[in-house]
Amino acid sequence: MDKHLRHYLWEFKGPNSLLVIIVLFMAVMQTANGIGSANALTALVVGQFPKFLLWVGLMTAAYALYCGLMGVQQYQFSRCRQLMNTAIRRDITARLSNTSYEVFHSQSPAVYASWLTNDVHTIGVNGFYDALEIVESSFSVIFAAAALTAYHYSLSIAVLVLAVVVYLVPKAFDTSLQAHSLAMTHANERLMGRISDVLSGFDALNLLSLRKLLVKRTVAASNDVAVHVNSWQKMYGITNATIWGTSAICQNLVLLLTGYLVWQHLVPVGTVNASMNFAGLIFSGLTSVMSSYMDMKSIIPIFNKFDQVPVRDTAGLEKVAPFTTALQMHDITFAYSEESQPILKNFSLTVAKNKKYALIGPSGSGKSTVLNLLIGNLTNYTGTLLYDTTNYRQILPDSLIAQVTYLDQTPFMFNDTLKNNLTMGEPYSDTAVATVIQRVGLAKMVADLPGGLSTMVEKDGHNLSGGQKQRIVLARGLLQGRQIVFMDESTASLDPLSAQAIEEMIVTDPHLTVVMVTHHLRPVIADQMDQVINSTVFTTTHSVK
Ligand SMILES: Nc1ncnc2c1ncn2[C@@H]1O[C@H](COP(=O)(O)OP(=O)(O)OP(=O)(O)O)[C@@H](O)[C@H]1O
Repeated sequence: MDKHLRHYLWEFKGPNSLLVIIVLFMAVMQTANGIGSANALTALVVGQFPKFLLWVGLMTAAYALYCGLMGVQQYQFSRCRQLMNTAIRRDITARLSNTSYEVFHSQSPAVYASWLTNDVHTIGVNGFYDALEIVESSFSVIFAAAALTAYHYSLSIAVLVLAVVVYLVPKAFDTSLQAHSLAMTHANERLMGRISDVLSGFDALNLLSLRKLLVKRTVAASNDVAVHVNSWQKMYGITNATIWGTSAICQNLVLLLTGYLVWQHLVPVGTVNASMNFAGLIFSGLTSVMSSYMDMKSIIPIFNKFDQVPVRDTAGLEKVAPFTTALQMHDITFAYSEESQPILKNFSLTVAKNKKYALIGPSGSGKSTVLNLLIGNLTNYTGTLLYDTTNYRQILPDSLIAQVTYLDQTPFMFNDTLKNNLTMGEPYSDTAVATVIQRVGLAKMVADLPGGLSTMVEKDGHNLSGGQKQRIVLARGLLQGRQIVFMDESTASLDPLSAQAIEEMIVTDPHLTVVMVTHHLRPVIADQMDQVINSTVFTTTHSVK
């Protein structure tokens, strides 16, 4: 069994053990039913009708109990499965939250969504459900084999030999099934990516009068996944047909042997009934074990895929406090991949404490890339980045990010109170909150609101203006003591007056260190800047000191 599956089964050993106990009792009832059926037939053949009635009564009671247990088992299985599904989702997201910014962004969020939905579902069906099938079938096989042995030893030898055949036949399909399964999970990721892409582009398609692309692209993506699912299903079908075919042949061989034993008067005639019943249970049980075992193989590549997300090694890294002198880039060369052109070539820049910098220049020239390097999100550079005198490579990434307020065009608002949107649930004093509100120019807005700070912010901040949202994000950062502000075209979608007011408020604050990426540097803002850097210098070996 896959080690991950074992891990989750063990984590919830209490509920899983209860499930196994229920399944054990079901197997006992099933065997009792088989014994009753054989004895009833024998009693009838030898003319003992009252005994026949007794056995039929016992059979009925055993079967009724079996059915009751089956209902309980289904509920208990669902409980166990949901617990384990949540644990898998917990571990996947814990891994993602501990990977680097670059690794996280190497795949689209839709891929991760597919892991957390499609893949977790597949693990539930082909992992947990099949583990249960294996336990259930194993109990049936063991009890039925023991019961059959009681009739004649040769029957158990025959069953043992044939069981080995049933076990070996499906092995031939192992590798192929795993490969098809991996291809299917990747196809599911693509489906999720394409569908979420086209759905989020609805507004754009609407304006382009191309709504029909919504259908066309969804159908194309669905056809792609269908090819892989069908191909896996074909392989799975072939495997199952082989397993079930082998099992049916084995079952009839046991029946032949029983017939021979009855003919030779070595066993009573009711043994034919027992043999059909128990051989049926044994071989359908073994078939089910093997088919579940094959299914379980298909989840190995899924777990391996999760394991391949590298976790950041933060051992020995330093936590930084607010900086005292400067952030420095020395001879930085950076490209997003080995094949692509460098965005920066031997570029140097000093961002001194409390100074203001504007990065201007053409679209795509690397301005946001500079911000992402300065905040520590991008690590695949050559050269040196310094936080005061500490090399970025020695800094705990989260502690660096905790020094910066990053303002972009889409400030995120939580569907919560205004106060919680500012404090993020931390216990800041009312005075601290009031001071910050004053500092970012929100005091009048808050005073005018009937609910004040308790006013609910709607989903995506629909009841706030773009400028108000920018101010709230800045206030959040100030409350957390963040004295560095990176503005990435943050005011681009605001009306000119609001945009200028926010920019002025930030660049005139003597306690803030600001790097502003902008396409529209207003003269009044430019006047406040200590340096305006044009991105043309990014690739021309330039120092901005
Ligand atoms: N994650 C990424 N992976 C690969 N290439 C990227 C990535 N992010 C940006 N790029 C590329 O790097 C180049 C610089 O992008 P960047 O966003 O830094 O430019 P910019 O000057 O900020 O542009 P704009 O003014 O349009 O926002 C662009 O060609 C962009 O396509």
